[in-house]
Amino acid sequence: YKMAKAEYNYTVDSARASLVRQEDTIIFGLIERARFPLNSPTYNQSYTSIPQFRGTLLDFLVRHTEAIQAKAGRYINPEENPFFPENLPPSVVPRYPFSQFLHPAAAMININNAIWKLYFDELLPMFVASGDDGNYAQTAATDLSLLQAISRRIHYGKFVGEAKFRESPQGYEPLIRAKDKGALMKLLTYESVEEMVVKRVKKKAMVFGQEVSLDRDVKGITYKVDPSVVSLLYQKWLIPLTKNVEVEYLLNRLD
Ligand SMILES: C=C(O[C@@H]1C=C(C(=O)O)C=C[C@H]1O)C(=O)O
Repeated sequence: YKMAKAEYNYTVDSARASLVRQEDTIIFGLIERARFPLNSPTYNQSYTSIPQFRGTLLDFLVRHTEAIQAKAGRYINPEENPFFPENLPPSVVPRYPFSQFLHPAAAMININNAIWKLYFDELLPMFVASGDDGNYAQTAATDLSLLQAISRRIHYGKFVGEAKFRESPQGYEPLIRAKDKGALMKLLTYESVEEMVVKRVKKKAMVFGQEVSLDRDVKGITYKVDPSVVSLLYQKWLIPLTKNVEVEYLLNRLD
């Protein structure tokens, strides 16, 4: 089996289209996690005493899942960034030649530690109910897929940054050489795009999270995840962090 060289090139438009598609994954991820209450033992080291493992049930699930996914080749794709990159086993599958669109310095950017902390300190309490229903393994699994979706979205800033750079190198180069983070941030910001994102995710949360019934008279709409929490989450965390990744990426773009 011989693999063709992947010639796919990202553009600002195609990168934006991917971010729009990723909204679906994130919103469904929020809905899936919100099926369970907080289930705090999932995150409490004293709940688990797993032989030969130190950490919470979530740590346990994430480390082992990332290891098996690494073997299966997940992290060969530059769109994917592991939460625990230390000691991941190598891929055992043939290496697909993903297009070398990014500058090699992109591989150094991984802000998953910050995303992890943010997720548990700020995000989870915003959209899950308090309580405990014993579904700790299921809770950890939904946390991981949501964390992966959020991480992919934020690190996609690398691709957006590169696409913007290629559209206007003469605009970006002097700011990169001057290491002017503020000016870079300003140049890559499109407020009208951000406003559309925030409005669209709210609408998607309403559409995806409504009870679908065959009866005509729907009594009192309740959503599976609060649409205004979804828009707030984007506005306050996901968009700013994506832009931080864009800036970080661009600062290293000429090295
Ligand atoms: C991702 C982009 O860069 C910035 C970040 C955005 C986002 O995270 O959704 C939207 C607009 C820009 O301010 C973009 O231009 O599409």
